[in-house]
Amino acid sequence: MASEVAAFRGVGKSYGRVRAVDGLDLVLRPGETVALLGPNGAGKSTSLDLLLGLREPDQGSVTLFGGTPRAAIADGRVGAMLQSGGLMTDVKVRELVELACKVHPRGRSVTGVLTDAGITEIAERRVDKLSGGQEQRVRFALAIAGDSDLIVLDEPTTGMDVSVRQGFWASMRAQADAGRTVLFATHYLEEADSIADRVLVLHRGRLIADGSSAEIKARAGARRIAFEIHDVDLSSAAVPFDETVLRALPGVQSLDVTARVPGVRTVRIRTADADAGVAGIYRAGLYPRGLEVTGVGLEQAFLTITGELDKQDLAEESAR
Ligand SMILES: Nc1ncnc2c1ncn2[C@@H]1O[C@H](COP(=O)(O)OP(=O)(O)OP(=O)(O)O)[C@@H](O)[C@H]1O
Repeated sequence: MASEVAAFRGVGKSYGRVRAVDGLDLVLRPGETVALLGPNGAGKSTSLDLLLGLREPDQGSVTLFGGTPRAAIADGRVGAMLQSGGLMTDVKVRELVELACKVHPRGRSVTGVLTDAGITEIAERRVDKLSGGQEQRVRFALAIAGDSDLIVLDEPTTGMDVSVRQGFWASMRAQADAGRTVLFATHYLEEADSIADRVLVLHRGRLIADGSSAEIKARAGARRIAFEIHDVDLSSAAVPFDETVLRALPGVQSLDVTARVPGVRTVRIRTADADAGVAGIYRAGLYPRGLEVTGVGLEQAFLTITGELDKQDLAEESAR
């Protein structure tokens, strides 16, 4: 189908007894920037390998642009940056990029690739003299050496410090702005949050969440309520301060009370029902000062979703 960049249909892949990918159904559409998240061993790299035709599924099918991964790659429709595989070392960065542009079926100009990857300044350096972060940028240059429709990146910012990483995100975003579909696996949730318009969460080879980062945060449901209780307000309160009242509020997942300043307690609650929580705080006769209700970050959402599944899996295992 023309509107499909990639499609996994009922895909399974095992390594011996390890089920690395388990019934994956997924369609990538043109122009999407998609982050693939998941804890270690969730099956991210295996899924990317299957997408690129580097491994064959045991079950189901993987198609790229309606055909086989191999055909799409031969047509130069895909650029990839994988974790494995070293770079040629006894050459300069420019020579390596020149070679990549030359052999690519849709090779771009060397100058354009060096600029887009942000490596013009290191073009005359030898590849074996680069730092880890610079090496990653050169790998990225090789992934964008052709005018590909899909760019696949496996943990591209590993080894980059924060400032380098942000520069790299801009390069990635520019690829998406040029209309290419970008799929990248990452451990950095802030990266998914700020770049991807779609986030996929894999867990034990299964796709457990698929949506915008806002949707994934909403699905985890949790919100934070924070406020202060001042002793001076308690004298007029209907009830004395009692943590058990807070713990009994609807949907409470965690409660943290600290008293760093005399006479002031800071309360932080994580809850699945912030509205009922706030109402309950007032109903209990408390006078919360500086009340704040905030959503959780993608990181917390991710931990909540995968943590719940781990708990379910453990419960199922022990019931057996
Ligand atoms: N070549 C292999 N032989 C045997 N088992 C493998 C092989 N490659 C991966 N696995 C196993 O398959 C599962 C999925 O691994 P995969 O590398 O796809 O996950 P990942 O999400 O990319 O992990 P990470 O974030 O650690 O890179 C893991 O349990 C892993 O140990």
